[in-house]
Amino acid sequence: MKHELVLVIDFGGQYNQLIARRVRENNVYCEIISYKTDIEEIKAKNPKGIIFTGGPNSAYLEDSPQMAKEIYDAGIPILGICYGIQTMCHTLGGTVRKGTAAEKEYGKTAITYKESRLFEGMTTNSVWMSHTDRIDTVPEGFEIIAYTADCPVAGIQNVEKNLYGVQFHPEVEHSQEGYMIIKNFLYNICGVKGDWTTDSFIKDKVAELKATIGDKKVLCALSGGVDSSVAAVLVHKAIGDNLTCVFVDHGLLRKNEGDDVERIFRNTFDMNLIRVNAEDRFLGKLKGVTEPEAKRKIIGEEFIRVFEEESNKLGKMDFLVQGTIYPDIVESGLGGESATIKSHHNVGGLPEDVDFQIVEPLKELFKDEVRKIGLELGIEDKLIFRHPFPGPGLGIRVIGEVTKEKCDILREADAIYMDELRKAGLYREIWQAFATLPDVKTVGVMGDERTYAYLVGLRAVSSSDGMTSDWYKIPYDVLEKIANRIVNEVDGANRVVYDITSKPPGTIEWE
Ligand SMILES: Nc1ncnc2c1ncn2[C@@H]1O[C@H](COP(=O)(O)OP(=O)(O)OP(=O)(O)O)[C@@H](O)[C@H]1O
Ligand SMILES: O=c1[nH]c(=O)c2[nH+]cn([C@@H]3O[C@H](COP(=O)(O)O)[C@@H](O)[C@H]3O)c2[nH]1
Ligand SMILES: NC(=O)CC[C@H](N)C(=O)O
Ligand SMILES: [Mg+2]
Repeated sequence: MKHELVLVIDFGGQYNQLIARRVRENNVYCEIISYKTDIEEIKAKNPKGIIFTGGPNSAYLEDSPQMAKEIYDAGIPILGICYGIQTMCHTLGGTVRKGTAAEKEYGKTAITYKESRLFEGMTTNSVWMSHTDRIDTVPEGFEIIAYTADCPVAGIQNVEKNLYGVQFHPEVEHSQEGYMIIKNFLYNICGVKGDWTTDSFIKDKVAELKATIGDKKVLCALSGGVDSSVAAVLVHKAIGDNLTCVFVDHGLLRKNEGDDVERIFRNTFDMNLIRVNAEDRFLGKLKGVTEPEAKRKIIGEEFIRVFEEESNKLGKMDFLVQGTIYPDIVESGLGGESATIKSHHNVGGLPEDVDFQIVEPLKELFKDEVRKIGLELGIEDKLIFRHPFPGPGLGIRVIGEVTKEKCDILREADAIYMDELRKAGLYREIWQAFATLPDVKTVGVMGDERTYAYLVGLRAVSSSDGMTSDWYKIPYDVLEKIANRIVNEVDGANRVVYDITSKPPGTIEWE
């Protein structure tokens, strides 16, 4: 059966897949295609509607991506988001320019909506902004339907032509009721009925894995985190004992993590598991390296070399399974037109010569979708609701050069932080929390003596997919206790700061 289709036109935004997912959540099938796609090809697909994504470019510059005017005359409803609204205005004769320092907006912003089918049923007025450029005048035939204190054109419509645009990002969870805007666009403006329901992802994936892998041998890079655990269980379901999991202890794990992961996996899952202790090897390669992307690439490469060695010992494995999820790909700059924010070790950080065929069964999904699948597969809650932990681990939380001494200080501080969050009943409510060790020493006084020791940074964020996040408001008394304990109990640390940056403009990790 042919389904109703909505096209997401990719201008290089960080949240493109999130837009696609919001459409999926509304039971509408959706494809992401490049802005370079021929307009005739687009028309031939007979889409019910089109969504233009955000993007890193400036619509008014000569070489910036834009679609030819015809697309706006094709009778297909269009919703432009961020760069999408800007390019729509620019192409149709409005004016867009670089905003002044005061006009730029990033993060949570209060907005006023006017009457529009796009905003039907909205009861809140807080949205997530991420833009430098701004629209000064709208094209003929358009009216302004939303504004903020610093942005007079935050929403536009041309009802007759079914063209709409918003400067903010309704697709991110931190835009309150943003999902309603996508829903209104789909149901009120594109007039879809909603005929797409995802068949059981697990059933489809298992069948697909069986078909791709057959009776070949597979090695799974297992971190004990959510993504690789779910990936391992899925692949195990498909191919059973032809799967061997390899867990690398690179010396950049948290306190006791290596032993915990090994114990959980040996006790709960009936899978072949190998633990490789490789602390010296990773720390050796990282010696003297300070630049974050360089560190990520070194760690990414070393992971692969370890997997290759293990594979050779086992008698050559054909496939390498990784728990890659969509945000890893898009931030690594491989999600179509989007910019590289950081090379996730398992994607952008991979060396060029990899001796395996890579299998990534979760690569289109977001963390919360992965968690749902994990629960459905019967993996225990405790593992599923663990905070994410990046593959490069403390390697990107020790800012600057990574040494064992610094990792040890950070491990102790982080363990105290987690312990206090659990005691305060906050662990599960927070999406991700961790300590970092900036390459900064500060002066303190303890027991009437001068100290000169490391600064510890604390981070805690709320999110559901890691694509956007807000800083978590840990109660002061809990923060106080954590800071006290860290300074008192961790040798080598004498000061604690709390990070109150949202994403964007910050990222969750500091490197
Ligand atoms: N220590 C490790 N040993 C083996 N493989 C690892 C290790 N750390 C990361 N990986 C591989 O890299 C992938 C990406 O890491 P990432 O941290 O994003 O996912 P995860 O650890 O599975 O889940 P989580 O996000 O919950 O930590 C993992 O799914 C896994 O395949
Ligand atoms: O497997 C991973 N390999 C990496 O190289 C990596 N870098 C960041 N992260 C995790 O991804 C989420 C978003 O991170 P950022 O806001 O820091 O980009 C957060 O949950 C980060 O912890 C990584 N995971
Ligand atoms: N997030 C976006 O789409 C940004 C659009 C454009 N690059 C700006 O800075 O305004
Ligand atoms: Mg991890």
